[in-house]
Amino acid sequence: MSQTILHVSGVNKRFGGLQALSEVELEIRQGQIYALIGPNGAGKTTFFNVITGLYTPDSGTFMLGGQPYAPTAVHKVAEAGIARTFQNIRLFPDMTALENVMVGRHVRTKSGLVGAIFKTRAERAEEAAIRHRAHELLEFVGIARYAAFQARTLSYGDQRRLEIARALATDPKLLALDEPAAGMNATEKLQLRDLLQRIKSEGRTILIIEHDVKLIMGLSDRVTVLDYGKVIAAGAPAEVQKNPAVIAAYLGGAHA
Ligand SMILES: Nc1ncnc2c1ncn2[C@@H]1O[C@H](COP(=O)(O)OP(=O)(O)OP(=O)(O)O)[C@@H](O)[C@H]1O
Repeated sequence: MSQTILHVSGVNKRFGGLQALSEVELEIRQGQIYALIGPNGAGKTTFFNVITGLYTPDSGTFMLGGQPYAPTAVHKVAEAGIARTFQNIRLFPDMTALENVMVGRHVRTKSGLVGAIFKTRAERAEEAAIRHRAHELLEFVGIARYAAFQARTLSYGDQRRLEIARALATDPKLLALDEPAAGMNATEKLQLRDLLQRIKSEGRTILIIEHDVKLIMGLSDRVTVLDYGKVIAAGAPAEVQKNPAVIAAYLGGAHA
């Protein structure tokens, strides 16, 4: 059986009187596309924010690639090997597409951003390698022709792809995508689906929050369903889809 990439358990998070996450457990194996779904307000984004160091959990055990990690700060989680995208796109809008990806890559380099300003010869070589890799990633996500364009001038779907390229630039153990298909039209969704399959075929591991259940069911290997902060089902998409608790949660719907 393949290696476990992410294993978290006993995750609790309370906001005042609201138990947003209650004893959440999840185990993702190498090479899986793992979906986290659930009605509005179920706690999906809170869970993402906890595992990526944006919110401090009240409790929980966190393992990445077999090693414990402390989700206490976003940069530490990035260094540990989780890269994420956001529901609301967070690019550097005035930087070019290429520069946005290069910034992602700097997480993995020795010289870092300060080194990028005061360059030695070795650092210049490293910079050239970063630029080359960033180009490859733009190519991979299908937007290389916009490399020199400011990020804000790209279409919505292309900005989402740019975010994914930037996340991949950190060479993550786990790529965590928060609603990557939000606001996409049908064609863009098909392209996204193809892109995620290509990322998977490179042996990468993906955790995805998505509202489009149809997209998720056709794409993911495993699904966990949250409702009111609790895991109500976990398993293969076909099983989860038939689970009465899941059907009730969606029909009862939407606490939105
Ligand atoms: N920073 C916060 N402070 C207080 N309450 C919060 C905070 N963040 C989330 N919540 C609450 O926690 C609950 C879970 O919200 P969360 O955004 O995680 O759900 P979600 O499943 O991602 O929903 P959606 O599908 O609508 O994005 C909601 O009731 C929300 O109002």
